[in-house]
Amino acid sequence: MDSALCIDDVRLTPILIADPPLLNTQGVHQPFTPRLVVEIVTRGGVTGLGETYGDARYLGPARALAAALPGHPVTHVNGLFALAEEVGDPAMTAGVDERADAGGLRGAQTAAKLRLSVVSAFETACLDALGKTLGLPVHALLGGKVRAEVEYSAYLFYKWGAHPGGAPDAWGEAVDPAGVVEQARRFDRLHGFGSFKLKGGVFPPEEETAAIRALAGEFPGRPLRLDPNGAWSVATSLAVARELGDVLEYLEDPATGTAAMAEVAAGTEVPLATNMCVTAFEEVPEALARGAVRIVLCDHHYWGGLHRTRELAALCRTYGIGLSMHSNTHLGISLAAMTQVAATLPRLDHACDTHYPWQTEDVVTTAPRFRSGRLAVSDAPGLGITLDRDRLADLHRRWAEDDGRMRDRDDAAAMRAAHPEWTPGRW
Ligand SMILES: O=C([O-])C(=O)C[C@H](O)[C@@H](O)C(=O)[O-]
Ligand SMILES: [Mg+2]
Repeated sequence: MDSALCIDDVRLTPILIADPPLLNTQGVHQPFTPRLVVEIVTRGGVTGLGETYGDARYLGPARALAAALPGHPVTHVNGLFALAEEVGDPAMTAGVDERADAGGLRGAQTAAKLRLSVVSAFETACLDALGKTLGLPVHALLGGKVRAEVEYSAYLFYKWGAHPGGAPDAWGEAVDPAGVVEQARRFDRLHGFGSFKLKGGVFPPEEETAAIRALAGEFPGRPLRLDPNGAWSVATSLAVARELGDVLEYLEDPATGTAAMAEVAAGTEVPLATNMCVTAFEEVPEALARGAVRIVLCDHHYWGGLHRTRELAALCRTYGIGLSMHSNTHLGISLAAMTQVAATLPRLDHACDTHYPWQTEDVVTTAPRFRSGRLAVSDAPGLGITLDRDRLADLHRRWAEDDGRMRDRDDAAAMRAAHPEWTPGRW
């Protein structure tokens, strides 16, 4: 092994990035959300980048893995999983609720899933460093791209016009069908997205159904998705599926859990998609056996990196399950990683989700540009991005100076700060 490929140093930088007041069934996004930037430096002097969740529960396992990595080659990404398990102190993940994540948007959360989210950033950083060393794009390290552009979908949210006490943002308020349509027009104008996903589970289903109808009227024939993050009963899910069956590309996680999703699936022709009841390989067999989902949303942060995303894609192809891509709040490092892996997936059946257009801050020097809702796949070495160290330092300073309130994303707490009587809507 070329010693230049050995890891010399790993730098972890937790940051807080600005986030607009987007609404979901768990509450509202805080003004700032935590992310973790991983830099892997090789003996050859090359630095690879990765990005993942930055909440406190991810930092302990990330620090343990970072401390164990020097001396390991960046080529050995398959070994990261065992290493992360070996060095992971169970106390670090003690507090992890095995039933649901703190935000309640990710389905069952286990210490193993949390570890995969940590490993994903290290794997990405290793591949970026390897690609930069070899002068090859990450997609070449994954077997090569099968498309020159990756299509993304507009991610529409009900939202407030401003955080409580904050200044209005450029997007304005969207709390009814007219607001949602106006937001979609802005997405269309700015980025040209061809399809739209509405984050639901915020208002009663009749109101969200009316918003989808309004979108269908404004953008005839464009694929539409609705995702209430499991906020509905089986009966409500079936009623919405009946009402919107003619315009929905898919219905995402209408009900919570594989059993409920299977019941909904049995009663409708509308394809069901998920990033909640299938977010790890061990959850696949039951979901397939019960016919609970027709589409799985991959996400390299969930599944353990870019190689594992390709493994999931192969599984989906084998069993005739469609593939789409999930997104949480993320920056340009993750967007580059998402685009590189998406470029290699032979059957990516749906436009990928991305939160990226909602972000006003980034740690990469060049903002990617969507054209007709698509990003060109970079052929530059590694992920094809450059870290903006000054921005990283600024955003880290914000994290360091925070009194602890923003360091863990908690949409319900942010909502209750504004409306103390609020409880998550369930219909
Ligand atoms: O189910 C999904 O697509 C998500 O949970 C994506 C994001 O977490 C989104 O809902 C959010 O950030 O509010
Ligand atoms: Mg979803």
